Amino acid sequence: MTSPLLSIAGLSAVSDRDGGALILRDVSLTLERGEVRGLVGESGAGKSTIAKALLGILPRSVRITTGSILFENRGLLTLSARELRGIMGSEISLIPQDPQTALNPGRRIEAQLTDGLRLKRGMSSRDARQRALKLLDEVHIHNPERVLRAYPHELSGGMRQRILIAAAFALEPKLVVADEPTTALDVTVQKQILRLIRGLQEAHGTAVIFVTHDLGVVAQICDSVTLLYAGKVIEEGRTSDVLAHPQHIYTKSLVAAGPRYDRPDAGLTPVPQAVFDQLRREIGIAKESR
Ligand SMILES: Nc1ncnc2c1ncn2[C@@H]1O[C@H](COP(=O)(O)OP(=O)(O)OP(=O)(O)O)[C@@H](O)[C@H]1O
Repeated sequence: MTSPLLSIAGLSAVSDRDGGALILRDVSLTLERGEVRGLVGESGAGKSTIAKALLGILPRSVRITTGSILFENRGLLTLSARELRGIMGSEISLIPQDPQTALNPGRRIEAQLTDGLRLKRGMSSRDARQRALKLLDEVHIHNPERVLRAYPHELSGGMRQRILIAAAFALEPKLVVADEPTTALDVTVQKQILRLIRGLQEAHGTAVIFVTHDLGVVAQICDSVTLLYAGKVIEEGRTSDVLAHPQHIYTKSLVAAGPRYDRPDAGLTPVPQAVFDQLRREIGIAKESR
């Protein structure tokens, strides 16, 4: 049997900012090549902390206390800064949350899309430009020549997000971490962007960790899902199984609560307080800490 692309095992972390509070509690998950896994949970569940650990950008105020992250059998938490630089952007890349701030406002799109191709793949400027044009075509940008000459402020939010997606796939990474990439976009653009990410990952066989607080997004694009609460894995499995037959009462209430992505007008039923009380008892955290 081949080993998974990514294997997180027993990962725990504390936040020095929050007075040494535990923010990841024995988190384990595996990701096969080409799999799309949703990392879902409410604010503070630990989704971004896991994503940052994968990208080697944990803040100093977060300390991993136990556990490991194996990416193709290399321990990401023990690699040198130099080794990590070799992997990040190249083998693991990020689609960031906010297309407004993620692009450099002072540089044309061409420079931003071709940097990695030239510097990390050793392409000539001409070849990198051709590749950038092809990438823009893949993310369905019309008139790519004009877009390459543009500065970010000349483009809409949806266009900028497409460019960031093109950039994330540019070096043919094995893993893309998508950090709530549709949160800042309106609902119709969100749907297009989700379809686009799914299309690209299928075409390139790329695995994706998709960070979101929205189970509707998970239903639309993820093969599998890991649900977190207060840094603990509450439920995980194939998306279709988890959504059709949720096991934990928290998952059941979230599934019942909606809102469904395909029915944005559907009302939101809040998760009952008793469910949070049960979760806290199970996890062993004090009432005040939510
Ligand atoms: N820079 C930081 N330094 C220390 N602790 C942090 C830092 N950022 C977040 N935390 C803490 O880590 C915990 C988990 O936060 P995290 O951002 O991973 O959650 P999340 O699920 O991604 O939430 P959100 O959807 O709001 O981004 C929280 O208790 C938070 O206070």
